[in-house]
Amino acid sequence: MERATVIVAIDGPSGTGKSSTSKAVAAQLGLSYLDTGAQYRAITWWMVNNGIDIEDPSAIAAVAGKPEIVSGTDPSAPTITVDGTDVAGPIRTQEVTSKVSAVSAVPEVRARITELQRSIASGSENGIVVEGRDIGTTVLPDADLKIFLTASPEARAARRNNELKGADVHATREALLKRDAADSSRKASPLAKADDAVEVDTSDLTLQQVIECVVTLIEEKRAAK
Ligand SMILES: Nc1ncnc2c1ncn2[C@@H]1O[C@H](COP(=O)(O)OP(=O)(O)OP(=O)(O)O)[C@@H](O)[C@H]1O
Ligand SMILES: Nc1ccn([C@H]2C[C@H](O)[C@@H](COP(=O)(O)O)O2)c(=O)n1
Repeated sequence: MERATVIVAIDGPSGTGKSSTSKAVAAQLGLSYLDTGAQYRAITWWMVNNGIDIEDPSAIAAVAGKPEIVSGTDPSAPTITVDGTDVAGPIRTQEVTSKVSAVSAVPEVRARITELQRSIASGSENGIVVEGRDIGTTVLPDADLKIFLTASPEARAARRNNELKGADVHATREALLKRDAADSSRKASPLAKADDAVEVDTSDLTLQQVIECVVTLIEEKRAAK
């Protein structure tokens, strides 16, 4: 029997495990994968590289349509380019991380990236796992399954510090909370849980347990289709 196409939206604050979970789940189920945070990081990288004043929303809005952002959706090797340049590394710098909330709050940036995300999701053959902040509420309100991952600030900071060896856990926690506050309080499509999303608190779960939980939820949806 042919499997039903499934569109899955996974949202949540920073460090809750969206990327790790989405990639693994998509790979396991043969679905495509889209990291929408990488797209906002890519446009932020372009703004910084082109000397655009990040403090000036109208300057950002005026050039929001210029960069060509291309996302590869293979969960085992996701890619991201801007105007043909591979930016997978540069978009993870501290400079981009500290500026991405300001750039992604600009409505013209969101309109551009949202259109791109919808076109990628509608072109996916077997289905797709799309992760971000506003996927269930705005980008794909008709997704088959919406999941909202959460975790305590302490758990999230500890996870990030495992990656950034030697970082100060208190500073990491404050930086996460600052970015969440900016992403949740912006006017245009803020970070929020959709009313019909399933909330999963990952604080005390291993990554493998979260993956299993999401796979089960998707299989249930597929079986009911
Ligand atoms: N349940 C978990 N238990 C322990 N570590 C985890 C768990 N989930 C994810 N991690 C680890 O936490 C770190 C952050 O995870 P990940 O990048 O997937 O989060 P995220 O929600 O996508 O973050 P961001 O929004 O900032 O990109 C990674 O090092 C990942 O391996
Ligand atoms: N759907 C999305 C995804 C991401 N953003 C913004 C806000 C985040 O702070 C930033 C980087 O995301 P990350 O790579 O940490 O997942 O991008 C957004 O506004 N909407």
